[in-house]
This record gives sequence, structure tokens and C-alpha cells, in this order.
Amino acid sequence: FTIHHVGKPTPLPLIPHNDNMKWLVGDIPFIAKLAKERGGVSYAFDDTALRLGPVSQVVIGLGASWIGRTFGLGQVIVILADSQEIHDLLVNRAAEFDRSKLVNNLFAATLPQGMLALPTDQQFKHHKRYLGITMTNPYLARMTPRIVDRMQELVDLWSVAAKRLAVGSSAEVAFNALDDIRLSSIDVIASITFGTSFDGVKASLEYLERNPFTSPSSRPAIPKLVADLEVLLDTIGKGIFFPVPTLLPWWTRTFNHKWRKALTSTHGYLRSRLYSARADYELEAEHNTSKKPVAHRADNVLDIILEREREDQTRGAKTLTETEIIDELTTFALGGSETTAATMQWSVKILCKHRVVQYKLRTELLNNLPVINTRPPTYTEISDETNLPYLSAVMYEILRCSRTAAAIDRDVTCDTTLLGYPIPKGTRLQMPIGMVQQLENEGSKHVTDALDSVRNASSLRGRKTGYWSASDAHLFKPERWLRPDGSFNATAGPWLPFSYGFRGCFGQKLALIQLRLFLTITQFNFFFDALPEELNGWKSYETVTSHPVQCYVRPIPWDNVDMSLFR
Ligand code: HEM
Repeated sequence: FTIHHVGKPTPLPLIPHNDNMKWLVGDIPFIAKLAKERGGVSYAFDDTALRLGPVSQVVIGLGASWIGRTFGLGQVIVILADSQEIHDLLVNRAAEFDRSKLVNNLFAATLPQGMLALPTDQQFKHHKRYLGITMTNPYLARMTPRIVDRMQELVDLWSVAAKRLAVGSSAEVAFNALDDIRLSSIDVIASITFGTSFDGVKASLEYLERNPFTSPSSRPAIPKLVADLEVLLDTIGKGIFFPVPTLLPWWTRTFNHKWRKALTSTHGYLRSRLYSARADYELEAEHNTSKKPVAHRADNVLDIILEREREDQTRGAKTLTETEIIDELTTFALGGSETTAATMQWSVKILCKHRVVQYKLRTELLNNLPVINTRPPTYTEISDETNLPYLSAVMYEILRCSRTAAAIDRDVTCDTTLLGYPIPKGTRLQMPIGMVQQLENEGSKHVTDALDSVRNASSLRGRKTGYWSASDAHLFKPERWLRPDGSFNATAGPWLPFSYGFRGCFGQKLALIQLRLFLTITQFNFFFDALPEELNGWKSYETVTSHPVQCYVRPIPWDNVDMSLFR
């Protein structure tokens, strides 16, 4: 009886939990089953929240029992699935709910001094201030032509590949675009960070041109540096399944030789870029008399870092060490490419299924942005939500439906309450943002309203967004973001793809401009034809982000499209 009692998983009191927890292991079998069936652990949290309400919990191992907590044999994960409370918690209660150590541990071996791995301390704040300029409007405006060039390379590559489909030299009806988009995203980040692209897409184009009879899906081996970044990303992603998170950085450093090799060669490259940028910068600094702010003249992220370094040295303030700079460059290369690539891959899949959306988007571009016929749009033109409401609606809807970041985590830093439930210090909190933005609808309004009596004071100031309609919340429908007069409404319903608050996504502005340009430039040039179901299934696999398993595309130049399809 005593053994049975000691091994019984213990949930936190009062908070709803799954009934069928198993002895010693709690909800682990349930989580494993859903992860296997649906392609990611996040589905177990979504499922629990959908059944049990706005606050629920899953129990890992022995859960909250004394033995579980004392010997690391148990943990409780509280799930918060109410968009109003999530927003309030991220924006107003950051001191009580800090970035989770689990997430920091995932990145700690690869970029220990980078923002993704740092707790919210002075060092993190210093880094964020240092790099903040890279996300300002003037800097992103200067980077826009480079992003346009990368997107144009993708269009050129797809034009060549699509011609091979069209002339029937291949039995393939579509080609695999997964790697093209991934390389394009890395090329964008490299152009912004170092001032030069890795030319991954260009190499694919040259390869297809050199091999006129090869399959439209055929591509050269990916560049070595990109392959190394893939190894790093893969290691970080697999860390989610490591049983003792605190030991993960040590384990990776000690036993993962492939990772070590990839990191050494990535660091070698980044260091060489840093040294040559420093040499150039010092040479130019002697002649540079410009009084313009750095965001208006820096050529790349390295320049910004070096400029700030000089300012800080002059003021006698603390500068970033070489390790810190290298780790932040790694943060850009990894954090800035994978998420955006996955979202672009999801957008291709979604658009293939929605031909009328493509037609409406192109019509808006031709009518409201006619300059696109003669030159690429500028940052100001492409970001104008008033002029391009449908583009904004499509982009927001893609980010809502693609669930690239399925969930975010926080650690509870002190005993507190959440929607009336007591939550002890040290509890892990998970917010299934992907599910909430997609499924929270007016059908749950009575549940949400009933929580007003237990909401935190800052949350009571009011809900920031509307509700989705219950009948179509699960569907892809950009029109939900438009008011009756056709204008764009960013607060039409819950939308949290980048999270919020001080630890929300650092690169949101860059990601948004990249997505806008991707949609604009590809949709201006091509119609993405519908694909057979076996080439456009909805299976995903989850690492830190959620990726599609397949991404095929059959781009058709608009001149060759039968317009009667849209009448
Ligand atoms: C569609 C693309 C993207 C999505 C959906 C996305 C989403 C997210 C999410 C959900 C978080 C976690 C926030 C939290 O825990 O509250 C995050 C963090 C972060 N993202 Fe992004 N992201 C994207 C693109 C980018 C880009 C382009 C960069 C470029 C540098 C970037 C850099 C970062 C960094 C550095 C953090 C950590 C911030 C911190 O620790 O405070 N992200 N992102």
C-alpha cells in the first residue's frame, strides 16, 4: 500500500486534470500518444485545455508530490488557455512569470550568451538594448531591397523549375519547395547580418540551369555552413525530449560530437566575419564624419554592433565580449531563419488550397500598388496596412493558422494566483498560443466573461481583441481580419504568433516584413496551382517550431492562368 501510495502522481489541488493518469508516470503515456499521432507534444496540451477549460494541468511523473519535487521525479505543467489572461500575464505580470528555464536550457549549449538562452537579467537587457537598432524602421527600410533580391532569386529559381513541369519533361506535377524556402530564409538573415548572402538559392538556380534535363525538384547539396546550422537546429529541437533538462547543455557538450563539429565550424565562420568587419570598420571610422544615426547608415548587424561598441568605449560603458557577439550572431542565424522559413512553407501550402484568396491578393497588389509593375515596393509601401488591407489580412491569417510557434513557456517565480487558482512558485506554465488563436471563439465567450470576477486587476481593464465566429474559427479565411468597409482590423480576434511583452519575439518586425515581401513577390509572379491531396497533406513535425512535412508547389505565371476559374 505504501509503495502504491508513494508512486501515485499528485496534481496541484483544485486545478482540473486528466482522470487517467498512470501510476509513477502520470500523463506521460497520454502525451506520448498524442505526440505520435499528431506530430508534436503541444497537441497533448491543446487537447487537455480544450477538454478541461481555461486553466488545467498535466502531471509528469509523480507530479507535485513531496517525493516528486524533492528528487526531481515529478513536475506539474499548468496550462493557461485564455487569450485575455495570456496577454495580461505576458505584458503586465512578467515579474511573476519569467521565461522558462526549460527553454533557456534548450539553447544553453549552442548559444549560452545569446538572448534565447539568457534569463531576464541585466545581461539580457544589455543585449536587447545593443541589438534593438536592428529592428527599427529606418534599419529595416534599408534592408528591404536586400530581402527583395532574395525573394526575386526564389522567383527566378521557381520559374526555371516550373517550366520543366509545364513542358512535361517530367512526370512530376509539382516540385519540392521545402529546401528552397529554407535556403531563402537563411540567405535573408545572412544578407542582413553580414551584408552578404550565403547564395543558397542562387546555387540551386545555377545548378538547374547547368542541368537542363534534371528533375524540377533536383537541387545541389546545401552549402556546408547551412548544413552546420541544420545540425545545431536539430540538436536544439531534439532537446525537448531529453529527460533531465538541467543536464541537457552538459550532455550535448560532452557526448554530441556532430553538434560540436558543427558549432566549431559555425563559430569559425562567424569569427572570421567579425574580424574582417572590425578591420573594415576601423578603416572607415577614420574617414567617417557622418552625423546620421547608425540605423540610417549601418550596412549590416555587425556594423551596428561595432558602432555601439565604439560609442560605449568612448563613454566608458560595458561592451559585449567576443563570445557574446558570436552567440548573438548565432541567435540571428538560428532564431531568425527557422521560424520564418516554416511560416513561408505553411503559406505556400495554404495558398495552394485557396485560389480565390490568391486572385484577390494579386488584384489588390495591382490596384493599390501599381508601382510593382515597374519596381519592387519600398518598406513604407509594403508595410502600409491602410493601402494593402488584404495583404495584411492574408499574412495575419497565415500566422494564425500555421501555428509555427505552438506554445510558449514561463516559470512561476513566486506563489501567486491565476484566474483564481493558487499556483506555487517553481511551477511551469504553458500557454498554447497556436490553439488559442485558432479555436477561441464566441462560443466560449460565456466562459471568458464568467472569469471576470477572478481576473487579475490589469486583465480586468478589458479584452484587447474580439472573438472569432464559432462556425468558421477553424478555417482559413483572411476576410475575418477586414471590417465591413474593407479596412484591416488587427484586433479582430486573438492573435499571438509572436507572443507579447518583454520576452516576446525579438525579430517580429523583421519576420513581418519578410513575410509581406514573400507573399507580394511570389503572388505577383505566380499562381500556386491546387495540388493532389497526397502532395499537400497537413502533417507536421514539431521541434522548437512546427514544420510541415511536405511543401510542394506548382507555380504558374499569371499570364498562363485560366481567369475563368475566378468568375
Ligand atoms: C514568423 C516568424 C517568427 C515567429 C512565429 C516567431 C515566434 C517567436 C516566439 C513565439 C518567441 C517566444 C516568445 C516568448 O517566449 O514569449 C520568439 C522568441 C524570439 N524570437 Fe522569434 N519568431 C519569428 C521570427 C524571428 C526572427 C526573424 C528573429 C530574428 C532575429 C527572431 C528572434 C527571436 C528571439 C531572439 C527570441 C527570444 C526573445 C527573448 O528571449 O526575449 N524571431 N519568437
